[in-house]
Amino acid sequence: MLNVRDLALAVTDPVTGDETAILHGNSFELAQGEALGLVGESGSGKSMTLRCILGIEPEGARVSGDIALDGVDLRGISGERLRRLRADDLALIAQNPHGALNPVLPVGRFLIEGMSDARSLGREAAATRAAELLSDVGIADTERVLRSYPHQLSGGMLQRVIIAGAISGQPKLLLADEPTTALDVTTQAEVVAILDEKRREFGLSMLFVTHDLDLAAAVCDRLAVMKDGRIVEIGTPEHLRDHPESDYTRSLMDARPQLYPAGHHAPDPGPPHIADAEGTGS
Ligand SMILES: Nc1ncnc2c1ncn2[C@@H]1O[C@H](COP(=O)(O)OP(=O)(O)OP(=O)(O)O)[C@@H](O)[C@H]1O
Repeated sequence: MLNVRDLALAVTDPVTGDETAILHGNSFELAQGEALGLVGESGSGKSMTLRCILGIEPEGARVSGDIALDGVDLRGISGERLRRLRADDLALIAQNPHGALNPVLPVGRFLIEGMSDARSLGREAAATRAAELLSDVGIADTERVLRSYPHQLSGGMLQRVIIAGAISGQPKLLLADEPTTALDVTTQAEVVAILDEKRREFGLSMLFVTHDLDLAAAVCDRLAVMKDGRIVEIGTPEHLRDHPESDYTRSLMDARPQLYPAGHHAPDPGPPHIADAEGTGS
């Protein structure tokens, strides 16, 4: 469903005019319902790859290669068509959920505005749907959360709200960019488990960016290992663990003896409904 071919990106320094290559012609594919992890250390080009797919690369960047979603050339469309495709088919779950939510609107409004049929549903039915969405991602006190403003909720709670909104739109592709890095460790496990469970339930494809190999191995079917703007190797977590082809992958694996064993998926989500501590930040 997602087909990336020879993706390269270079940026030009506005002062010196020097061009720096950031991505060096990477290719990968993502099948329907598959989760692919982009793993690598800081600066390896994971986020830039996501930005190219979303069409939000930095100003002045020179991009080449092909990106196709279900046969639609994402680099060949623009304007309203690109805006619609981004709204309907792609959903981004970013590191900082505060950045994705309007600070002056209650989170209920965020969920309702994201419903394509909100207008025809009517106020009450849309509010009921929003409450169901929150309940589905393990939020117990849905009425309070729907009325809350982003600053009144913890980072973990907000990330659940974002996940609820993302899943409800039934996008073709979820793009998760270090979605739990900003959260504390216990909350990380809960949020990842919810994301993993919902993605599988709805059969959504996901590109999961992280520097955490263990985490990627737990939630992804395959991993693409990135270093210095290149994908050095792609394979299942088990294959990369048992038969790494590149020295870099081997060194990553050696540094991570706790890699989840085959068949083990996301960490235990714990109880299905977790009451959130009031306004604790993440
Ligand atoms: N706006 C920008 N303009 C120019 N270069 C950038 C810009 N943003 C990032 N870079 C550079 O692009 C390279 C890849 O960055 P990218 O953010 O994709 O890495 P990453 O693997 O996602 O790392 P991290 O986990 O730290 O976010 C880095 O060398 C970075 O310095």
